[in-house]
Amino acid sequence: MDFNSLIRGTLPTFAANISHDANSSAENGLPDGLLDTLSPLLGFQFNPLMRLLMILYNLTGNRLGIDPTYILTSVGVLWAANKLWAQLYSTFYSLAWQYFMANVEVSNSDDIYFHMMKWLAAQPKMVDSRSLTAETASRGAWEEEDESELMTSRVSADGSDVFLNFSHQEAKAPPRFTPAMGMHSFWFRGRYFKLQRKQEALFDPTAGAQGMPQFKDKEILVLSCFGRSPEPIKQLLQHAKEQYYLDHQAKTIVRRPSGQAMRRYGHRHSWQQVANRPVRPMQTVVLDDEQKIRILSDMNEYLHPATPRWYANRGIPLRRGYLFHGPPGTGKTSLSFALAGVFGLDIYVISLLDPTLTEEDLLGLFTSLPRRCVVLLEDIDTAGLKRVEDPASSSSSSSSDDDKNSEEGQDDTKDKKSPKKAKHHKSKKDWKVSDLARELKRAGGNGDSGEKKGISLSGLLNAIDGVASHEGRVLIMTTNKPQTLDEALIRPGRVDLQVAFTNATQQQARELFVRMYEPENTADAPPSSFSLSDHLSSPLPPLTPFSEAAPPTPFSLSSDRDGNMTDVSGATEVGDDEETSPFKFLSGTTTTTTTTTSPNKKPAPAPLNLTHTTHTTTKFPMEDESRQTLPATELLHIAAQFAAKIPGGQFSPAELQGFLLKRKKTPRRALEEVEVWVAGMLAQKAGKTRVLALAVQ
Ligand SMILES: Nc1ncnc2c1ncn2[C@@H]1O[C@H](COP(=O)(O)OP(=O)(O)OP(=O)(O)O)[C@@H](O)[C@H]1O
Repeated sequence: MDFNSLIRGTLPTFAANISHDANSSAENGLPDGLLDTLSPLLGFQFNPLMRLLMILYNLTGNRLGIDPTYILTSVGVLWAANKLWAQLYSTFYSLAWQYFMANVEVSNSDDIYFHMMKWLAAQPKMVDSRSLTAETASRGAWEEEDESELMTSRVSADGSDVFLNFSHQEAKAPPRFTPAMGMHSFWFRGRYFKLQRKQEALFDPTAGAQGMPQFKDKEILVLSCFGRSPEPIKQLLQHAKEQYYLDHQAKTIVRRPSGQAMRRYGHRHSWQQVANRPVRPMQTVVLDDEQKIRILSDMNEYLHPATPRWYANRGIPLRRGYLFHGPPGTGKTSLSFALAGVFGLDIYVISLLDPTLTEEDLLGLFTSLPRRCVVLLEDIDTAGLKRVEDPASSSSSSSSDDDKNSEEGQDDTKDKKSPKKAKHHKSKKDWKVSDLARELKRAGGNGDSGEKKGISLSGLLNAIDGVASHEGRVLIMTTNKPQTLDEALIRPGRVDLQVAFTNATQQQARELFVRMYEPENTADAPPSSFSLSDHLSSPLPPLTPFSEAAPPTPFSLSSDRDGNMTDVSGATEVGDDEETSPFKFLSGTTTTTTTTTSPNKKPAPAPLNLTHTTHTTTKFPMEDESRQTLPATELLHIAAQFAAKIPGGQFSPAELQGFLLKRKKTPRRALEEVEVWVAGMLAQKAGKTRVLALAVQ
């Protein structure tokens, strides 16, 4: 086909140019008939793009005087060079990667992945990268935030009251940017690192609903650096981890069992972090100092690095259990959290009431605990722990040494005494189908599925100290009704120390009052080690007479190696002497000998010498206009007056705290209103009503 004639027919305006171009093609370096030759090959007649290219081709040749062939050739050469370079680069890179680079892979199923991503998100170079993934950064309730950043407006209801408005807080919270999928590079401590973020699909035969097989996405970070040693990468990961926990130092991480599907994977998948709360200072838990000292010392000794060997040499399982019992709202949970905070341990909370929790799960949860941690089993009396009674074997179980079996034996004995219960234990030949159905229902199954629900006592005991159970943890069980607990559950070895909590005494009421209105403690991270006096409540002067300008009464407690406490008060001066106590407290994994002040220069054998120091010169900051600020002496005075109006042992610390919280800026008002509140509360308790009159709140 003649290209020129085609152009002339279709584009008359350009025809002249084309013919001119054709004539002058030799001048411009275009070989005659080149276009004619190329046009059928390139599908020129039908492709508008090719037409456009041809027009540009001619224009370049004619107007600019540049030979288009050169341009085409140059583009081709550049393209080929680029391809060659990419090929060479990938060959050299894969060779270098294989022989001259060290690599470490991190999977998103591991905590290190999150440490690394958080660190990467904070790197300015990474944030400026062109390839990023945006994520919604969630903030915990306890994370510090700039109030003005989140509050969009203050809405005034009637011109007097001002309410905060957080309606746009989610919109104002900036997203977090992390490196997108693909290759990235960054520098750390003068070293060049490559980072590859990739995703892989894994086939999991049991992951889906009802155990249906399905594909799961798994993310992997591959960190590489030049050199044959992975040491720099290890340092980088360690650094990222440290940075991550820097933020958590003064926090207690709370974990609960993961969902049923995740629990199946076991180990670190069994638990999920549900909260990251500020450490609860031990001083904020109002409890008898002697009880505090006993439990702190016991736990400290148990957590000591030398203890496992001591236990192993004597063949004793390395476990420690505490039972906190007392009325609701008396501080059992608070003390558990404070203890976890003191020793820098994470807290693992298990609810035995969780309907999805099977005995197998419980066993798995206990076996996947970390080396040192606090396990909290709350309100075990409400968990409905029951023995699995087997009518067929009940008569033969009484002679076993095993706790559970022997307890079952005891049950039988009890049943014999109780005619009501004994009715269930008919001899086998008297059994009817209806009896069988009733027994199946009693055992927890529906009779149709035969699946047993809930945790039985033996299931819990197995998890706590069965052969597969993890050693090294501290187990804390809390209950309101210790008398209802099975003996097997609280026998020594399972419960080593019991701590009784009671309703507030007058002294404790005063302590709560002072804590509520004392100036805020803005101290940051707790020290890595501490002396016991750091955790005891500041001593208050004697309760009566409260009108006296109470002078500070320093006192100290000493304990001997057996834990016997001796009051060594009567010291003349506080802090006149310092001596190094051989008693060490641990926080996290750091151990330091601590220095405690001792007014009595006791000889070395006593491992623990403690002195309470008083705060007599407390300064109250003017934070808020509506806040009543009181000098320290007046605060103590009002606190004593307040306590005198509280009948001892009637109200839980939680109830007192609730009353004070509603007047948290106005101690004088609290004092004025406490009598009405006490009268109302007592009436309410006597009438056993749960509803409170407004005046009483
Ligand atoms: N002894 C205490 N010292 C300081 N605060 C306390 C004390 N007891 C209770 N509180 C306060 O009361 C609230 C409830 O306390 P906590 O949950 O520790 O009680 P509990 O004994 O575990 O109650 P429950 O038996 O109902 O679980 C908390 O806010 C806590 O600060």
